[in-house]
Amino acid sequence: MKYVIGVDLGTSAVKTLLVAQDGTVRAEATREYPLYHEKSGWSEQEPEDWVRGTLEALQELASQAGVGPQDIEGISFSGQMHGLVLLDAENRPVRRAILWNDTRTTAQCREIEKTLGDKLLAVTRNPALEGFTLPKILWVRENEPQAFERAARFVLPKDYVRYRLTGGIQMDLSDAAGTLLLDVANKRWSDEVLGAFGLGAALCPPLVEAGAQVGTLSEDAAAKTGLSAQTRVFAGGADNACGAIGAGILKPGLTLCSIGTSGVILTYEADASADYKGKVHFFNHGKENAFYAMGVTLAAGYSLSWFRSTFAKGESYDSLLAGIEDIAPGSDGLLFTPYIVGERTPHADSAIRGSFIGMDGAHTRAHFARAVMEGITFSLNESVEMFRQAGKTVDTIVSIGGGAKNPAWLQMQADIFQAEVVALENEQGPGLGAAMLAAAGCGWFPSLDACADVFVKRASSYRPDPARSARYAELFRIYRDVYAHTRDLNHALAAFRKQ
Ligand SMILES: Nc1ncnc2c1ncn2[C@@H]1O[C@H](COP(=O)(O)OP(=O)(O)O)[C@@H](O)[C@H]1O
Ligand SMILES: O=C(CO)[C@@H](O)[C@H](O)COP(=O)(O)O
Repeated sequence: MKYVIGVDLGTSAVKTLLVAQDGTVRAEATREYPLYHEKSGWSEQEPEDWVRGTLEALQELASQAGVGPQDIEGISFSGQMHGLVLLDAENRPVRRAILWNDTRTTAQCREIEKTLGDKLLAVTRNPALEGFTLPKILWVRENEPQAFERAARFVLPKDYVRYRLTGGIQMDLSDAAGTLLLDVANKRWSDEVLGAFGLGAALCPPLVEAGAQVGTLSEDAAAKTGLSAQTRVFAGGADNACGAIGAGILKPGLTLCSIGTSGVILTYEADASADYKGKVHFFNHGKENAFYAMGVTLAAGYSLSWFRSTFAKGESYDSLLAGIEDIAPGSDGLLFTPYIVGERTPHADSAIRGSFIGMDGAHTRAHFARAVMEGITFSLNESVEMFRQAGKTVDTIVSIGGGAKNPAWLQMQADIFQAEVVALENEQGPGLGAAMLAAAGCGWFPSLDACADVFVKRASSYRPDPARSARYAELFRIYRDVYAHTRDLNHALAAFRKQ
């Protein structure tokens, strides 16, 4: 039997999967790393932590699997999107990475809008959002000129890890799409955007397709992991593109729900003709010449992990969530909005913050935990509604990410989305998608679609319960009002946050 490895460089952890030719996940290994929030709205990680975590996880994967290194033919990557890793001339990071959920760049976003006007949407197909990479580059140039002066090139998180495993620097189109520097439809760096901000083309790495072979493992990486230096390395893609591949979202009709640190509702686009007027993100898929549109909740799984680490430190998710099923939909009148680091879809607002509305003396911790899950799901439902209003049929949703580990949450998704929700045998869609890029790249399958027929294994399916769905529909109307009612209060409170 032959194998491939998928590496998913997430925000909470790096997760590696060893997958056999029949699509069976043979082994998994994970390493967590810290997030640094030095100021309100800031979110950074240390690139060296990603590298250390990946090497350790790969080493564990290779040693626990009982599989000879020569049988592992290929490896590919999925990565958290948008994070700025600025490298000096020797490819050393000049500062910590500034991540996708860092919202310090509101002023730079306004500058981008003013400078590019309508061209911004026409070329990059996306609005200027704080999380994207270009505003981060401009922020470093304005606020840390000495660091910027040392910067020779930028890459995205998984590109840096891949560089450390192979010695080569590239960026794939699906990840480049989230930089706001790519001409998305024409698949090339935009001279127009680079020129408008006085940025040299040399700052941008060479572009490749997500499925392109970019080399083999270096001798050093092979020695550190126990893998073979013959292992073929494929570029890989953005985590949401890989999540879509790993969930089989490779043709029109299916919708993806991913609850990782962020939350995503994603639909496949066969070409670049759709026009959502910047209300949702529009990016290149990991499948060649395809695209996808998605709405993003900034703090989806992160809201629950924040709640756990703040009010149930040391407890498992299963223990935190015990008892939530005994509480009726609506958490007995408690509503949560998950804006704890600001929001993207449908409210692109970096100053908004979360709320618990309707706290009652009878509420227990389980009510709060359930309200957090409901609030996250309501937020994702705003994206579902947006796609329905744009004319898409959303009747089957494949659910992946850490949030898909909990059956009660999957049923809640079905009830709130009013759609059938399908869980996969392994919830790690992005890691599986990365493994599929390697499997197709190694020539095991003629296409990603053919690979999906074997690798994407559906498990349980959840159908909406009419009574619960009706109750959630009423609650959703109230949920939608909370943003408008708390907006000004939160903007006024912004001055009191940790600066
Ligand atoms: N057993 C569980 N039950 C419910 N939610 C979970 C469970 N385990 C993890 N999660 C959620 O999944 C999130 C992590 O998902 P993951 O896909 O691993 O994220 P990332 O790719 O961003 O690192 C956590 O923040 C948490 O909210
Ligand atoms: O910013 C986005 C998408 O635009 C996020 O979806 C990141 O790509 C991080 O993903 P997770 O760590 O939540 O998987």
